Amino acid sequence: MAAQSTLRHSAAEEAIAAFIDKYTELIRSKLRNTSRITRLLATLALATTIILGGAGARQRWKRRREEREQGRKLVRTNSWLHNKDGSRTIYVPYQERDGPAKVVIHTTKPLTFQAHRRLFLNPPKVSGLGDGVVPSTQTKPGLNLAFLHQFLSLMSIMIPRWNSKESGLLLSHAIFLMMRTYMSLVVARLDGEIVRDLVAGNGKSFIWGLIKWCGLGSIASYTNAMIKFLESKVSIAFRSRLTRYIHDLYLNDNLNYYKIQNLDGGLGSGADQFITQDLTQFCNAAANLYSSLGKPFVDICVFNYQLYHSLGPLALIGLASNYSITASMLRKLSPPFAKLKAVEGRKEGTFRSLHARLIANAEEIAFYGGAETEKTFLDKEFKSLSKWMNGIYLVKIRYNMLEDFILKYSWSAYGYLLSSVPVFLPAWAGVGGKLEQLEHAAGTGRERSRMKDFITNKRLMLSLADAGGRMMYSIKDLSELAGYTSRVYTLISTLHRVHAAAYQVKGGDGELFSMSDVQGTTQLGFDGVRLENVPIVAPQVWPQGGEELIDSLSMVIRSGDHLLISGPNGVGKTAIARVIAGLWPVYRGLVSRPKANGEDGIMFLPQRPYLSIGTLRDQVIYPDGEADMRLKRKNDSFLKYVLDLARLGYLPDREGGWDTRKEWKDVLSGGEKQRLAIARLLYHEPKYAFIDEGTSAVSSDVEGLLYETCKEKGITLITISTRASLKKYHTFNLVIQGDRNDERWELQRIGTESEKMHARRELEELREKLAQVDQWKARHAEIERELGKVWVEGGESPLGESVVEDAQVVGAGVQDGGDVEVVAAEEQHEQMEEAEVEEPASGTTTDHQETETEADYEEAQEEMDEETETETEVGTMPTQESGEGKSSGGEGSGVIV
Ligand SMILES: Nc1ncnc2c1ncn2[C@@H]1O[C@H](COP(=O)(O)OP(=O)(O)OP(=O)(O)O)[C@@H](O)[C@H]1O
Repeated sequence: MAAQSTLRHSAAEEAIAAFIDKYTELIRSKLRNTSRITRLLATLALATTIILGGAGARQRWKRRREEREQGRKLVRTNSWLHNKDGSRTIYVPYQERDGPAKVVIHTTKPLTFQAHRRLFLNPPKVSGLGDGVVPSTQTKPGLNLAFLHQFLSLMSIMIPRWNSKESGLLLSHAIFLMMRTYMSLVVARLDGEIVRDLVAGNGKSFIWGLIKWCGLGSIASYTNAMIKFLESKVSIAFRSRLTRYIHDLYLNDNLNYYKIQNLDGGLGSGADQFITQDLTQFCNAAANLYSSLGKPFVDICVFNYQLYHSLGPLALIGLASNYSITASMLRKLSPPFAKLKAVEGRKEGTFRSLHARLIANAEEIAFYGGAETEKTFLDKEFKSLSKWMNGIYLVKIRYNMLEDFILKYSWSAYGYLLSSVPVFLPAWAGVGGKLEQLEHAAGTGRERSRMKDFITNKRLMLSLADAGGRMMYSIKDLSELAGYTSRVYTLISTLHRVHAAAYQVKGGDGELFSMSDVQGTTQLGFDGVRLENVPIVAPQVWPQGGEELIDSLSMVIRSGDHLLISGPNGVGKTAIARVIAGLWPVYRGLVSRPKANGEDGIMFLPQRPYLSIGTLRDQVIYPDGEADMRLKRKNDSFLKYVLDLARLGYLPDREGGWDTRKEWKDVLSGGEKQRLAIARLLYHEPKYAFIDEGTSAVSSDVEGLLYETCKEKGITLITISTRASLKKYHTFNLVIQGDRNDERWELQRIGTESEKMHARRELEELREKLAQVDQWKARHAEIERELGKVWVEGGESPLGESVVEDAQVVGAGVQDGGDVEVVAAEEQHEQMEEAEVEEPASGTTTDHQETETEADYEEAQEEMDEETETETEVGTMPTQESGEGKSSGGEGSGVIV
């Protein structure tokens, strides 16, 4: 054995040596025939290639490593890169080993939107989708021309160019689909051959047939897997295109994300359900349709040809009539799946938005203990959804029964019938019939051959039935697709309508202050804030007319003119900011404002502080990202400085650094959120800033500091507040008064002659009040004396203690009240003297207060006297009267205080 093995070993070695020798000799002989220079040059070229290749590979590796590192950093800091062509490079967490995945996002060009507007706002009349001038109440979704228009319009977004990635994917998908059809044909033939060999007892051919069968099987499984893979790729590619397009239209400078909800209202409960679930289902259905319609279509063409070839024209006519009868029957009997799906989508959307609302307001609901009520709302909505879906399932039972019976059983019976044509009617059966006749004449092997043809035809027929079945099933898929298409088309057309403000009314005027009645002008690039005859109108969703809050407002605020907008709740103070910010339309007049938002422009701090997702750094620099911050040459030390100014310097340490991510709206207190908003203001350093109740939760000492800091930084403040104490930080006061029917506004300069006069008068009144203090104190002592007497005299009374307590309460009330009054008056006096006009209090209020105070005091005094007299006279009092006496004493003290 060992010898044998050694022998085999040496034989193998010899073979290898011979091989090497052969090729070495070949190279040598080639080299011998070349000149020295050529050899030298070749060596040089080889060396250079190796060196350059190595260097290139090293550089590529280094670049990849750096990119990966950069990606990790950008993911950590929640940031991205701006590219020169306007696109953005973002890194998405992917695999730990390979680092984050890089994605380049190109924004959709405005020209593309303009080009698409025609498709979404002015659909052809024939499609029945309206003319786009008036927001259309959606055409009933179904298999009609409207669906075709909608689907093709969406296709122009999903496949923007013939050479785009999506076209490539669809082409590869089509190739694999054709491959599968071809495989089915080959399999059908092979099936027939194997059965024939088996019946004939031809073992060798039978085994060979089985080997071919297995080989074909592996290729067919690969083809099927690729078809599924490519279908998913197509779906995700469609979804990416549509999502990016929608995001570009939804989130841009035109504030469509706000307007779509507040001004248009075309999407009902919100766009979220449309963008997430409906869009996904549409893309899945569209990608699936390609294979569920495309593949059976190819199958039907090829198999029909094959069957025509072997079974003749009679079979073909039979097949064609079968298809048309089945299709028309199913179409007639099929329920309106498109409409059912569209309503289901809407119901899902409402249910989802209720959940989103609960999450967003969890704390408030928890404080109120509103779980039960919220659950009732949610259950109600879910019940409605589940009832609808149950209805759909019920409708589907009948349809599925019918579909199954027709497509599976009646079709296969029909298939057997057609396969028998060559046997029973050979003259009508094409090639199959001829063979049958020939073999009949020869009288040889007729059964075997018939068996083979029958098996092949049966398989073809089964595949054909399957393809036809799938075609018919896809009538249902197509209907469902029509439902999703209508939802996505509605979303995009509504977005286009909001983006282009396409609300013209055809013939006749629309409602006053409706979206078609916007006639005002907004001028951007003005150094200040100016309103000229602008009505402040709370808009209603189209086509209703808005509600006028302020008739016609005119004012100009220049740099350094700090303005306080004050007035009662709901009068329209924030509404002014909304009009200037462009959230609400300028129905009439002119609004001028700086162009830029943020640095050197204008900034709005809303009433409810908003905290974004992301790091602590993101909260300070919002709406900038880290990349923008670096571009502005600002860094974390600057952020720390800004936080210090906003009295929040402790935050980075407390929260564990700038890169910490938390649910910030839950982590920060109300006052901290407001101070963070001020920090944002100081970071962005705008020239003008609207602060809407931005310091209502901040302690008044810090509030003053924040205002002074902002002013020092050169920010012109426009504050919306009901706090009169903020007056001292402003130059003008826009006072809005009155209710909806009688609104008035007045722009006052703070510290004018009339205000000084008011202040002086107030001062005088306070002095008079102060002079009365001694008088009040004497009277107080007198009452106490009187009460003391009552206490001594009524000592034996069982209710005596109660009377004394009452008397003490009254006394304390008067005492405290007196003190409080004195301190308040003194404080006010000091303030007035400090800067006569710095913080004038309203004269009217003081007058009123004084009159009230004096009258109440006298009233209380009379009551006391009466009470004392009664008690002195009677000595003992019924319990109830004693109680009344107590309450009267309490009231008296309350009034005085
Ligand atoms: N999105 C909206 N759509 C329609 N009307 C609105 C909308 N928001 C507010 N309004 C209406 O506009 C009125 C003015 O609202 P605004 O927020 O300007 O009041 P405000 O003076 O700032 O009150 P507050 O002092 O309470 O903040 C409200 O009473 C409300 O009826």
